[in-house]
Amino acid sequence: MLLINTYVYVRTLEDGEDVIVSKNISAVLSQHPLGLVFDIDGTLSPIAPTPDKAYLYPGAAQYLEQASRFAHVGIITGRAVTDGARIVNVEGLTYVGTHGLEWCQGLPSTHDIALIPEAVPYTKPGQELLDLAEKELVPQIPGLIVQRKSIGGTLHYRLAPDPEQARATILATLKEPAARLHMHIDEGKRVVEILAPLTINKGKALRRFVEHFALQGVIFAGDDRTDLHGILEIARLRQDGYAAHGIAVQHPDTPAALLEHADTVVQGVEAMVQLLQQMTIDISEQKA
Ligand SMILES: O=P(O)(O)OC[C@H]1O[C@H](O[C@H]2O[C@H](CO)[C@@H](O)[C@H](O)[C@H]2O)[C@H](O)[C@@H](O)[C@@H]1O
Repeated sequence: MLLINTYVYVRTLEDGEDVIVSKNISAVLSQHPLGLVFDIDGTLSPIAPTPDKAYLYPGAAQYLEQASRFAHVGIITGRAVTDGARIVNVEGLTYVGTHGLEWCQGLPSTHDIALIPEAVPYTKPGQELLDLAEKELVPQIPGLIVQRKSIGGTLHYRLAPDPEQARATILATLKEPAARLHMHIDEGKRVVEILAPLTINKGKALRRFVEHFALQGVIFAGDDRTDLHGILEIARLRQDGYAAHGIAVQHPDTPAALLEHADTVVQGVEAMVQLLQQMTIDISEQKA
């Protein structure tokens, strides 16, 4: 995919055909109040071999800070809110963690974290499943990383010698106990997610963010399966009269549905950060 012009991209469809995507982000950027909402991993941070090795792409923190002077900037991540905020580490943003379950109106070091009350009953069942994963799966799968969150957690099998076999073993081992404990199992990039069985997701979190700040315009960017909820919510917000624009960050493993429903597709984290820089320049010029 080539950047032809500011905000005009070539989208490569599944059949290999290139189409020009030129929906106008500028029209959204001119709205007030405006929101800019980003996923972290694969969007502002290159996918790393382990969760702890992930870092924000150079320049991204500076652009987020600059953008936050003119817009409400949100981070909506599948990571725990403290973990997501550790990576981004910009004061003045809204941090939403664990796929929408945890909220913090600033860095958790200086602001309280609010856990969605409906999620609380799933704290213990989530811990039980993760205990089981540590006991039964860690000894079987070399390289498996168990990442605990306030509710549920994530099993990372990227470093397993046979990732597909590891995935199958994890899913088979967790199926029955997850059903018994009423927990939901989902998947992401080389991860199995242990989630509360709630309808809260990145789309619901995005809608809540829009309503909380009474936004007129909003842009959401993401790259993974869970970000599809955010991209689809963008379309619903548009139907409801908001100016809204969804950006998919394309990698070889980005889900096809995300590319299909996004308004703009950018090639990788570097292109996303370039677009963030351009958006930051636009809003600072418009709103200064
Ligand atoms: O939906 P997301 O907000 O993207 O959260 C999904 C998971 O993202 C992170 O894992 C991913 O990034 C890691 C670091 O680059 C990579 O090692 C892993 O393979 C990816 O799946 C995060 O660590 C998880 O907690 C999130 O659940």
